[in-house]
Amino acid sequence: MDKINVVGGNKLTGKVRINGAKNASLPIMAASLLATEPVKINEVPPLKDVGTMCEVLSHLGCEVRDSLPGEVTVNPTNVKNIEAPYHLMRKMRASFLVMGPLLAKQGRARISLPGGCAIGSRPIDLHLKGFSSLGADINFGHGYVEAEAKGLQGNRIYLDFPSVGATENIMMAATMAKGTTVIESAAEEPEIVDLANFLNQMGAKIIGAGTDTIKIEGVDELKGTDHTVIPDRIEAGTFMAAAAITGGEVLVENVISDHIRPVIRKMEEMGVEITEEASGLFVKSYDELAPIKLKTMPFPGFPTDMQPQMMALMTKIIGESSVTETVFENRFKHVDELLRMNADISIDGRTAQVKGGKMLTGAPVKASDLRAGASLILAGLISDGKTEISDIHHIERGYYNMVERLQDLGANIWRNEEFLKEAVNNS
Ligand SMILES: CC(=O)N[C@H]1[C@@H](OP(=O)(O)OP(=O)(O)OC[C@H]2O[C@@H](n3ccc(=O)[nH]c3=O)[C@H](O)[C@@H]2O)O[C@H](CO)[C@@H](O)[C@@H]1O
Ligand SMILES: C=C(OP(=O)(O)O)C(=O)O
Repeated sequence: MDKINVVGGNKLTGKVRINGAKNASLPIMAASLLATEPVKINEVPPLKDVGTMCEVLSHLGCEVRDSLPGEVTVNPTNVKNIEAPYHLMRKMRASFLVMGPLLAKQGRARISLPGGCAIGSRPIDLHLKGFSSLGADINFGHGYVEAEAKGLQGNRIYLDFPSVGATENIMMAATMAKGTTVIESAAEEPEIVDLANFLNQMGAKIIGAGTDTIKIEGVDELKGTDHTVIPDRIEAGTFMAAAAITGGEVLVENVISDHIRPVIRKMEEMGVEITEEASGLFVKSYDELAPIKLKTMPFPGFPTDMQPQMMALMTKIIGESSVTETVFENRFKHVDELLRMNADISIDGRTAQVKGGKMLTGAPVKASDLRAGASLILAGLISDGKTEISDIHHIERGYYNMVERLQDLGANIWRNEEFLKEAVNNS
């Protein structure tokens, strides 16, 4: 099994370009099922999750090509299958996003239930509430959820929590429903806006994406289009945190600052200097930073997907910082691993208190999920000695060439296989 090894101590300097957003690419790829013609999607990051979505779409009958870097073409004109099986669903929860488009276009979908994951139970009740409000019959059996509708009918749908996935799934289903659908208490994340822009380019009639009320006027047909996905705000934030934790100076290119305003503001509260430049954000950090309190919230609040990375950063700061996680019920799995690296963190319910300033020590640790893995890399960048991170397939779900890009910034980081290759070359 591959591992990522990090030896701490190097300040990061240089520049790094941010890839297209995983969390925008996945729903947009799913939405391509709605088209009557091929769609081309640009700046799609070559991640494991994107590969899984390609597999799901191919399984359903789409012709998927990803021959050029960052460019995915989906031809959905021959889709006949309506089933997303367990072996694909278990790799990635976001596969559930094909349900809305299948229901709208094919009138039926049979999707393996996604189940829980390392950051919480992650139910799909709000997705299903939306589909039944649009007139779908929902049934469960043998680990699958089946939805069927003879023509969806627009409706008013109130989400009890502004779920990103439910907003996306319902928005996609409603594009071809009869009449008007209004999603209230909708998620406002930038990825929702990108998806709505993509759908509108295809001929959908969606207004209000990016606010808490989204209105969708159903249309009969959606055409093909050519779309470029937005930059990945979480990848950007992670590299900003890498610069910040090492006291480095890094230009993070291809970022939309408004998408990561809360991350910028919280880092500035710590004393990190962030300058908006034409090509991106210049991050300049210092050895001494100030402790802060942080609370995750749906957008425009602080993103939960940056919480573990910020916690790693807090371990360096002398004094007491705190993190309150309000979005996911169990997103503190990285804490046990950070403790193994000599961090001083205690958890009380949904809040973690971080007593920072103790020297971290490298240790063998395990990535329990994607962002937990990122936080361990960041901690490794300032630890004394070697940190060896296992279960790195989680990290590769969401970060492309993380190791190489950190190396380019001056980090002492390598994958086991490269280390072995080097050892063989030198022998
Ligand atoms: C592929 C993708 O875009 N993933 C992102 C998406 O996940 P995802 O779309 O799964 O996240 P949601 O916004 O749906 O989940 C937020 C909260 O709502 C709860 N919930 C959700 C749906 C539902 O039907 N019932 C319910 O109770 C979840 O358990 C969780 O506690 O948004 C999350 C919150 O910003 C991010 O962390 C993920 O990176
Ligand atoms: C939680 C995440 O992704 P997913 O919803 O795909 O699990 C994430 O990107 O941090």
